Parts: sequence; C-alpha cells; structure tokens
Amino acid sequence: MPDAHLPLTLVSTTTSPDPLQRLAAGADLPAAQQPVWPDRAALDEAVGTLATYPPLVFAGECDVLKDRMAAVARGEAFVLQGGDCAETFVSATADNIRDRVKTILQMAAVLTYGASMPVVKVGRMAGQYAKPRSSDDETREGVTLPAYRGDMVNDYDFTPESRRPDPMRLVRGYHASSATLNLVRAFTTGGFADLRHVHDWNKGFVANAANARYERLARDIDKAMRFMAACGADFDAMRTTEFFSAHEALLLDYERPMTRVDSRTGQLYDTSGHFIWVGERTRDLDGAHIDFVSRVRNPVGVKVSANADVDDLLRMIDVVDPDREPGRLTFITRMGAGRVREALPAIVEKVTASGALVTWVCDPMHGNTFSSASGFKTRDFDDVVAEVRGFFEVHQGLGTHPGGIHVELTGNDVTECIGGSEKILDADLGTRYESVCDPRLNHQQSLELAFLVAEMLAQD
Ligand SMILES: O=C[C@H](O)[C@H](O)COP(=O)(O)O
Ligand SMILES: C=C(OP(=O)(O)O)C(=O)O
Ligand SMILES: [Mn+2]
Repeated sequence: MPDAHLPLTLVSTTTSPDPLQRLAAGADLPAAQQPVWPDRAALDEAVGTLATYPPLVFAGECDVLKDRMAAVARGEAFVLQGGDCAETFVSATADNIRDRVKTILQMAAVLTYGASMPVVKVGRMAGQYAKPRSSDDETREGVTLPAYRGDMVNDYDFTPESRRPDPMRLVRGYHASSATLNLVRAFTTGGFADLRHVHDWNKGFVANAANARYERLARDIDKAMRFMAACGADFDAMRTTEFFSAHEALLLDYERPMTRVDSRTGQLYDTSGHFIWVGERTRDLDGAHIDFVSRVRNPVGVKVSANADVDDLLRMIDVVDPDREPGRLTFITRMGAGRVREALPAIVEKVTASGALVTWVCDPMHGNTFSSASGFKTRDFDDVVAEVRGFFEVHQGLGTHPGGIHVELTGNDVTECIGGSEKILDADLGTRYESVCDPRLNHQQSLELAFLVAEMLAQD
C-alpha cells in the first residue's frame, strides 16, 4: 500500500455501463477451473452482494504498483511476491498475518541490501482463496468427492457437505480479505515495519548457529545501517513501507463483481487486489481469464511453465499489453530447477526481440513439486534455490533483468518443504504439515532463500 502522501483515487462503486458491458462480453468465453455451483440463485445473490461492496484497493494504488513493476522491468528495482499457496478463513488470524508480513519484510530488507535497489513488496494474500486443481475430484479410501478448490469455493474437510461449492463463501472471502488487508495496512504504516526492527529480527536469524553461513552478509548490513546512522539518515522516515496485495484471478464470479470503473479515467480496475495473475492452467489465449485481465488496468501476471509456446506468449503480449506499457505485464516463470536453463532462454530472447518490455519474475515453487516417499506433496529447498540460480544465470547471460521472485511461504515453523539449514527430512514432514494445497517454505527457509538470493543479486 502506498504511503499517506499518495493521492487516493476514488473508484465508483456505482458503475457506468459501457466498460462493464464490455467486461460482460467475456462472460461467454470458456473459463477453465471454475466450480460447478449447485445453486444458481445463491450464486446470483452472492455475486450481486459483492457488486455492492466497497473496493478493497484503489485504482491509484494499482497505478503506483504498475510504476514500481516498470522500474523492476528496467532493472531499477526487485520484486518479492510471497504468501500462502491457499489462504484459509481459519488461518486469517492476527498472529498468522503478522508473521507472514514480518517474514516478507525481513526478506525484503536482505534483498534490498543485496540488490542495492528498492524491493517492491507484494503479499500473496488478502484474496488467495481459490485453487486450480489437477483433478476435479479426490478419492480417499474408496470414497470420491469434489476436489478442494480453495476456501472461497468449498471446505477442506473430506465430507460431501464440506466439499459442496457454496457461493456464500465468495462473500466470506471478501470479508476475510478485507480484514487481512486492513491489518496489513496497519502493520506496514503503523510502525511495525520500522527498518530498525526488521534488522534486529534478521540479527536473531543469523544468531542461530544453523545460519552461521549468513553471518557475514548480516554483519555487512549491520555496518551499512551504522554508516547510514552516522551520516544522519532519517530512520524515522523508514518506519512505514509500501506493501501491495496479489492473488490469482481464478474465480471469475469473484473478480467480475469486484471490477469497477475508475471515476478519474472511466477505466476498469479489478479492485480485489493490486496485482492479479493468471495461472498456468487458465492462460488459454481464447479463454475467459486472459480476456478478463486484458480488460482491467491493474498490473497483471501470467504464469509460464517450461511447456509454454513462445508464439502464444507473443500473442498474449499483444492481447494483454497492446500499448507496451512497462509494468503492465509480468511473466512469472515456473519451469523447475531441471528445465529452467533449457527452456527459459528462447522465451526471454524472443520476447525481448519482439520489443516488448515485460517484467520477469521467477516462481521457483510450482515446477519443483513432488510426492515424497512418505506420501507428502513437497518441494526440496535445494531445487528452489537451484531454479532461482538458473533464472539469474539465464537473464545474466542474455543481458535481461531477473526482476524478482514469487514464493509460497508462511511465517510459521511448518514442515512442508524438505531441506534448508534446519535440514527438514521426509520423515519430519508429518510433524507440522498445515498447507491445504501446496507446500510452503517456513519462516527460516524463507529467510535463508532471501540471503542466498541477496548473494546472487550482489553478483548481478
Ligand atoms: O497451487 C497450485 C495448484 O493449485 C496445485 O499445484 C495443484 O495441485 P494438485 O495437483 O494437487 O491439484
Ligand atoms: C496454481 C499456482 O501456480 P501455477 O498456476 O503456476 O501452477 C499457484 O501459484 O498456486
Ligand atoms: Mn500453489
């Protein structure tokens, strides 16, 4: 969220017909990964209710983020996007939100030092309540039920009632997002984000013997802080920070009613979050999701796997970013540690040769998921690091900008990903596996990743 000096742009909650009619035109396009809502009247009611609610973000804030992402595309800033794979209503507690924000702030401080550039902070939060799934249903011990599709659709409990899609969950998702965003705004503007606190937390991280390898970098940051203090830097001005929200724009029955006309410009903005992205499973060029993001003015992302066809991506740029606006379009590549070096170069080369300036971000999570011997869906910390390293090497080799990372993480001490300095083993995964979808880096693993990426940035 921008600081208090930014002009707040009003977004009408009453909507003028033209742009919204154009938005409705996309409603007939095929939309992948949508729930089958059993009760049409209940869906209409939920969508109607959402359309009357205030926006969660302002159009002007989205424009600020687009400017920040443009700086990332030019190599003048780095972006950190992080948060749960799937937020849940029960886990939207003060402590969980605080610890996630704290983790992102700690990572950002380390990355800022490594990059010697501003770090744009984006939480995968306040709206990350819907999931695309590999299969429409799930079978346990011979019983088959609809797959869990995120708390905005159904409940994780494995019973027929829980798994039945309930449109009132869209409305609950709005309220949970609103409460989350409110607390995030309070933390990031109310003094919690003070750089001096963040630095002290990081000193706590390296004080742990397991993290001794990062002591040197932490000491360098400490020295830099003392140097700044000696020069009279105004640390009180660093008590607040910009922080933006992001989620996958998957459920069109949520995103469409949250889309409003900006009263300044008459343009459409999806006011459910500052940055929205289209997932790997829904980025069909002729589908409803790409059509939807092409009609709103938020900065948008598209996930790109190693199987992506580069000509499709070039057409996607034409559709989503026809005016070639820096900051408008981010390709979030998620290729897997084993494939990034082979698959990324041709894509980056051809996109660059087309003259488009997209922002490149690395998601080192979704190409590195596997089932462990003990049966948990997991990721190995070494693969996560290896994919980021490959991403940096490819961009360095081509003279393009490795713009940022997009990570599934939590501030809690869960045991969902293998490895890291705590050396989490397959046998440990059951100790505290809490994700309802994909495995997240825990607090320690997230900080460790930030230190390693800071080293990569320092060499960039
Ligand atoms: O978060 C990403 C996807 O929703 C997830 O990886 C799909 O998981 P599944 O293969 O368990 O459905
Ligand atoms: C579903 C996700 O990723 P992808 O679309 O890249 O598989 C995700 O980010 O949780
Ligand atoms: Mn995920």
